[in-house]
Amino acid sequence: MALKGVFRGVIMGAPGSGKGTVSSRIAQSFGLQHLSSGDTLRANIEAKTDLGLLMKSCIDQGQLVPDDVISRLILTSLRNMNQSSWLLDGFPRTVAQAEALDSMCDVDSVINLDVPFQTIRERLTSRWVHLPSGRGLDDVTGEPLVQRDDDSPETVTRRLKDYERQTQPVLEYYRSKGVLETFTGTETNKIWPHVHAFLSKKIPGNQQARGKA
Ligand SMILES: Nc1nc2c(ncn2[C@@H]2O[C@H](COP(=O)(O)OP(=O)(O)O)[C@@H](O)[C@H]2O)c(=O)[nH]1
Ligand SMILES: Nc1ncnc2c1ncn2[C@@H]1O[C@H](COP(=O)(O)OP(=O)(O)O)[C@@H](O)[C@H]1O
Repeated sequence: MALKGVFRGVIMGAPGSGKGTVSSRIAQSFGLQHLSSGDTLRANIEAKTDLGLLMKSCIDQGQLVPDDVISRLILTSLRNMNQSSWLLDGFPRTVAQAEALDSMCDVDSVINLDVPFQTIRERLTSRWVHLPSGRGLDDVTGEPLVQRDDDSPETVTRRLKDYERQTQPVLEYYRSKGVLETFTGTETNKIWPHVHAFLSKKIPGNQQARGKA
């Protein structure tokens, strides 16, 4: 249910549309907790938890993990963030997941990053990441960057197809609830000021830690 003074947001967009990049900026500017389903799953794989070992091949092949597995994982984390404002990145990705989230709380806003697939294809096949942190570049520890197993051209094609089939209906779901806000463009730096301006109106003033674009 809606909680006064607390903001619950979701960021959506195809794989590689810039959700992680924009989420970090939102978390920094507005002091929200950022929860990424992909980072959570990859942390489980790195830590070799039972769940991580079970899900690894699914993720490497670019397939979505089962709805009940990811819903349980994310809703458990959200219960521990009960009183804080948060931003979900990568969840929900299916209508079943959106319904599971709804059973726990209302979402205030859904930010949809609308980036052409051709732009995305070029970005993802040249994406290098620091696995433990999920960050793009690791200047801090100097640890080596690797290419994600699911960023090969064939797997990217599969993930984009899955996105169209399974995740676009989630956009319709939120549009019908009147909480969807779409931002279109090919560059994150151009999209970001619009996202910032929108959230500045939505997020209670006292939450804005460093609210400058
Ligand atoms: N060339 C370019 N790359 C970008 C831009 N925005 C994000 N990226 C890169 O594209 C890749 C995907 O972005 P990411 O934020 O991880 O997207 P996500 O998969 O939606 O979470 C990463 O390697 C980013 O560093 C942009 O505006 N231009
Ligand atoms: N909500 C989810 N439902 C099912 N699978 C998920 C979900 N979130 C992440 N995954 C799995 O983790 C992989 C990586 O997700 P993520 O880091 O969000 O990458 P991207 O946005 O670049 O696809 C997905 O391809 C999928 O296998």
